[in-house]
Amino acid sequence: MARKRSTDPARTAAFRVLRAVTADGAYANLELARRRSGLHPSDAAFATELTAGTCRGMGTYDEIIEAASGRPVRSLQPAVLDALRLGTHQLLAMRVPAHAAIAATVDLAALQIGERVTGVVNAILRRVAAHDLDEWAQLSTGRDEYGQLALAYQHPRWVVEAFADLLPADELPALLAADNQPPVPNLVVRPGLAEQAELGGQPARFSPYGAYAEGDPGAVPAVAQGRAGVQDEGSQLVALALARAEAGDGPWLDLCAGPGGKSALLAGLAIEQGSRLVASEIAPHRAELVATNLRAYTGELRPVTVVADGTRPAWSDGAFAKVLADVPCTGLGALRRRPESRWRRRPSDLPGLVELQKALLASAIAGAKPGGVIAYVTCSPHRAETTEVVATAQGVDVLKAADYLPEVPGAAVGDHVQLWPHRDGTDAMFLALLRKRSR
Ligand SMILES: C[S@@+](CC[C@H](N)C(=O)[O-])C[C@H]1O[C@@H](n2cnc3c(N)ncnc32)[C@H](O)[C@@H]1O
Repeated sequence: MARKRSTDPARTAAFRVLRAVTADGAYANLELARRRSGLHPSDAAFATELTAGTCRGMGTYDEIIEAASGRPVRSLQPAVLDALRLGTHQLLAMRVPAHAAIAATVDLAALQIGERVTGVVNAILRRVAAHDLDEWAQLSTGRDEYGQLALAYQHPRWVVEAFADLLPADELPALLAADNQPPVPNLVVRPGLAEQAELGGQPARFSPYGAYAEGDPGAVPAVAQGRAGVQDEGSQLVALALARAEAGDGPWLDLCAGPGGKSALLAGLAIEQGSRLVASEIAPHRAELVATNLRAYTGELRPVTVVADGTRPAWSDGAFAKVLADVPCTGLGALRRRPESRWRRRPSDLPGLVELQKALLASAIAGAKPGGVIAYVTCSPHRAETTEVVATAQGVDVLKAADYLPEVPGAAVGDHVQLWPHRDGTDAMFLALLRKRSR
């Protein structure tokens, strides 16, 4: 008699999250947070590891599934492919015995998709289970060094190539490994409204405003009251560098403010220097998040939030002493944060982003007063989005950005700053500081 199929809450949750990610473009972290709330803690932990790991490894697992099945993954029903990805992650990257990984995935497929798909799921997973991840990497023929690194560290090859263009070869594996480690949550105070000691946890390595804190940030009173927030230390450092650059009197502008992490730090630093921050964002729903992040500031110099297209500004040229242009980018510097993001981006995204980045930088420069300082920031280290965009800037002198972050050793790349997860424990933030010429 056939064995009775059994449901498994953790794997079912992981399957539904993955379906939402691959079919509807959902963010895995948000979707998972929604679905894990009803689970027993041990199921929630398993579902988290399974979902995040599968999302991170998705593209690599697809190659292995193709090699194991001898057919292109696009020929598989999308729901079947998601089940196979979950099974492959259990087989190759989790301490789940092979027979359990296969049996549980076959049951999941039967109950979530239909009995008719169990044969193909069972057959393909058995072939995947015949080798471990290292063996699959070696079996893949015709791969050069970057191709092997891509497979071993579960990155798209084009991303490995982009990083290889920026780092010494012997550092590349450490960066790729760091991208696969979820970051320790970082908290940050709103300067003037809370003290670093209120955040609990370990003080941040470099930022005088931050702390590393495990656990629920909402349980920290200063965070719940809007006097502190959650922010990567790299983001804190680039905002701090702009605040430290001397630019005389005048308001400050955050040109691309949503959701308001850097605005929230800059607003307090501006008030300390007798200035007001204007936080501008094109997307109304993101501008609302900015306003929420800034809600605890009161008083005469409290920041203002506006909805505006930064490439067609509503303000006059030369209105601001300091301008932050934290532009939309590929996000290749923050891959450890969003497990699925590395597979969503394509090299073909670059030209459109780069055009927008150049336009926003030009607008940031126009908005600065003569002698004012512009910070151009990306959470991507990709050369096309960083140094190559800055090279197009007109009417500015380039400042030595690392001089404004003396606490971070080795951050300078030429005149600019590049932070790295494996070196600095931060996202791979890029910073250029520019001073607008008087004429
Ligand atoms: C990298 S994010 C900014 C992150 C933000 N500075 C923070 O620290 O929380 C880029 C932002 O630019 C916004 N954006 C995109 N195009 C824009 C434009 N033309 N003008 C202004 N903002 C724009 C996006 O909606 C997004 O919120």
